[in-house]
Amino acid sequence: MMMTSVKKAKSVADPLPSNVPSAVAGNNAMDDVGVNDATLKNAAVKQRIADERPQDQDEVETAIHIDNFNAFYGSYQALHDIQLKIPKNRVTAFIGPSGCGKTTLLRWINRMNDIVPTARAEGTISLGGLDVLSKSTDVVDLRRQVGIVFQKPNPFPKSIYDNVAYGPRLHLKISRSELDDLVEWSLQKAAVWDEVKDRLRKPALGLSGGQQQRVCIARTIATGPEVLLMDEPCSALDPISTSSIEDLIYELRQQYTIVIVTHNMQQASRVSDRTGFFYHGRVVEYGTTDQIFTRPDEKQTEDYVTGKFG
Ligand SMILES: Nc1ncnc2c1ncn2[C@@H]1O[C@H](COP(=O)(O)OP(=O)(O)OP(=O)(O)O)[C@@H](O)[C@H]1O
Repeated sequence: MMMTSVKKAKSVADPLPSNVPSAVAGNNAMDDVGVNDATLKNAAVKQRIADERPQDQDEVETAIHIDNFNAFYGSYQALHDIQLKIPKNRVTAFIGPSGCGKTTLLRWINRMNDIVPTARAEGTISLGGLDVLSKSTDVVDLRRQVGIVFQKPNPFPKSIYDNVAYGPRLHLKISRSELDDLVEWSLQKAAVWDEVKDRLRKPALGLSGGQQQRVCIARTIATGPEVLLMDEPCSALDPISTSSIEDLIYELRQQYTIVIVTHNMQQASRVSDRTGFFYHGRVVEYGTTDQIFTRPDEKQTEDYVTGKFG
């Protein structure tokens, strides 16, 4: 029987099973600071991890470099001259009022806007050495490296197991037992294993909204991305599910570069290291989340984060 050998809940920092291809492996930075599942729930420990991180943007490796970026829908320009360095293994939040272009930028990072016939972009988005916007970039491979989680949980009408196994079956040549291990590892990482391990062959659509969203995160993780894009991932969830996804985002940043669009100011301040404030298609201000929420340079930013408009 599958995976019955697992006796304890694993930490999300647990390494991949040794027989799973390295394509899905990342680092295990949490091990370096001696953190386990139980203590991660502890706010004081979270603060310690945050304090141990270099806060200065210059000290942190850039995962995604966005330069001179403009985006259009037909003749309408949705984004103007965006320059952003998104740090590696951090959470970056995009905030701003409705229609300011947050989702447009997020969707260009893995070329989701390719499917919008009127959408076009200028400038550069670099992911490591990869020129994301280049015509020669393999979009399927890009989307394996840069996964996206949407507002509404969107599991396939398949079993929980088949949802998570879907990407690896397409991208990886692995045996049945390796796939079993990878499915378990991904569900562990997405902090939903304990809730679904006895019903892996049941439909994912039978889970609660919060569980479905974590299965969708597991499905994304299973293909071995470096970057996770999250477009208001909690907006369709109740407060308890939202809290569990926020905890998860907090933990996942040890291994992934995360970019999250959120309308929830408290959520941005809780989960992100960096925040970009967008307004009318421009980035008005970008800095550490602490600075943006407590000492913004721009009056517009202050008015937005204090709820004066939006
Ligand atoms: N497919 C599309 N076709 C035409 N215009 C679009 C399309 N998608 C978005 N837009 C326009 O581009 C601008 C930016 O939209 P976008 O969805 O990026 O904003 P947003 O900040 O994410 O908004 P929200 O917070 O409401 O999701 C808006 O004016 C929007 O109407």
